Amino acid sequence: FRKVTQFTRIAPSQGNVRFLSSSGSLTLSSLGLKSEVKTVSANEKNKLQQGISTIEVPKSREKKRVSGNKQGLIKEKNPVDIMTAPFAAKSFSELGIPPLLVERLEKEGFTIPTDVQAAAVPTVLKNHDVVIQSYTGSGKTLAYLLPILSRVGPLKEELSDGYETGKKIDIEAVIVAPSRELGMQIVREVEKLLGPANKKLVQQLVGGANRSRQEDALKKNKPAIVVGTPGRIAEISAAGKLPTHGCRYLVLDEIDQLLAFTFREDMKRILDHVGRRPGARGGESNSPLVKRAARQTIMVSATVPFSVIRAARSWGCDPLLIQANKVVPLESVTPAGSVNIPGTPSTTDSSSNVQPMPDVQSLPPNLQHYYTITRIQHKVDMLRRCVHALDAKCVIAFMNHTKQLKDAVFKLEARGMNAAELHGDLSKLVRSTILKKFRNGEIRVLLTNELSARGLDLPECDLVVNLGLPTDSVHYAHRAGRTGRLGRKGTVVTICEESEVFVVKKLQKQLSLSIQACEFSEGNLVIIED
Ligand SMILES: Nc1ncnc2c1ncn2[C@@H]1O[C@H](COP(=O)(O)OP(=O)(O)OP(=O)(O)O)[C@@H](O)[C@H]1O
Repeated sequence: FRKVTQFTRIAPSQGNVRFLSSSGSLTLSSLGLKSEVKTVSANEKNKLQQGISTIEVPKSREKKRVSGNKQGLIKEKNPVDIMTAPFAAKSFSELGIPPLLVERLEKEGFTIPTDVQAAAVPTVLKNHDVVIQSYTGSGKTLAYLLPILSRVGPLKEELSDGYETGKKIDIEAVIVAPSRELGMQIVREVEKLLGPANKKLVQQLVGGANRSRQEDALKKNKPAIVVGTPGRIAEISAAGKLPTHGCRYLVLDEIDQLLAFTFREDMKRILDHVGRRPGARGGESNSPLVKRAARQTIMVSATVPFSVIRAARSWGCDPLLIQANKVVPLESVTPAGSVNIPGTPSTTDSSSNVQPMPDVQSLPPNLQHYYTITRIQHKVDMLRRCVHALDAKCVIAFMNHTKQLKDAVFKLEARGMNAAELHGDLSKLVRSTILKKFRNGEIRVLLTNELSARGLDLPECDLVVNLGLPTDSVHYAHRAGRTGRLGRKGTVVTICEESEVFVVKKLQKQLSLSIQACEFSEGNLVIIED
């Protein structure tokens, strides 16, 4: 009988974890402990797991977190703090937003701003063009919505800022998102803050919905804010039915994805027309508002490759980079080399220079990352074992090919696990229904593709599984970021083949993460140490 001698501090939430010995298994309660992940040595592992391939893990991994890489694209050139943002704001009212809006936030249960909100809100209120970068689930949506709602709609403060002249006929804010789901999610967030009586002030213009109905609603309701996908916004704009020349705010959410080739034409239309009132440019004043055209451009993502910095410099006027703890001029950010991951499939939304900034966090610190090895034909079964071992309630599993999803759902359902597929070939209504069922717990495992990786806020999700490897570190970050939202616990497990382990190691290096090798054995998560 050999005792397990090392334990890690890591404990997956409510995980089903037992300690194994060569003569059988001990339960946690028999040891007087609760949910701790067990670590076994390579020797012990071999005795316990006959016939399972050995993972080559560098010795140093045992002690040290992977940190500091030279491969990222961006580093800062003498970062200069150019303004004092209230980084430790204790309340929303400290950020300069109107009392009515603070009241609405409180009604919705938002009382303390997150770091990125504390940094972004006052900066955007000062009319700067900005790139907002902060890790997934850190509240970037409100970081740009709050300053907009401070100036647009019924919650705003009446200001003598030159804009309050006459009755508005133009749309005042255009928010662009790369997917319908994300667009609709943003609409819901705005509606929540505006309240039921003012719902019509925001309108969605997403693809997949009836275009003429959207055009009629624009005419009838004269919304102040529109939220949509690039294709539909550009289409309606080109048809002359979107009055946005006098628009004050253009938000590009998930900006790095919006730079993808597939959106190029639509984005050009939007950038050329939204807030480009003829004659608005020019003037000698130092005020950012006077210096540039009427529009204020706000670009947002958890991952900001250098392609975004380049784009932001050309689209904005002296733009600033806002992160959770600093605000710096974008001019001070420079590229710093790049490394691509070979052997992974390429996707259409990968713009050039896809690596995130090396010294920048794109993932929340409260996530646990693991990988496990299996043969391709056993991946779905491994997923089922992983869900059981971690006792996960709301799981998002990513696959790279849509046609694999149905088969995986079938296999899970056959083993009694509620599962559903979510992808772009399904109608808008079916997709909404599936997401609703996932949110209320009727579906335990959501099998999906890259469609769901960006921006979707499903706070209940406690486990993300990669059944197919993500294309690169940016895709890993956005997939992983579907769990552990706003300080919650979350676990990310990558199920790969032995030949793919080197990709996991590259991801861990590029993202400065620790992705630990593990196995799922007898209903336990077993961490493997070399
Ligand atoms: N100040 C706050 N207090 C409490 N909850 C908040 C606050 N700000 C945002 N939230 C909630 O946190 C969750 C995550 O916010 P949001 O979706 O804006 O994150 P994000 O940074 O945009 O993530 P991603 O990068 O994945 O798009 C949402 O459910 C949102 O309602």
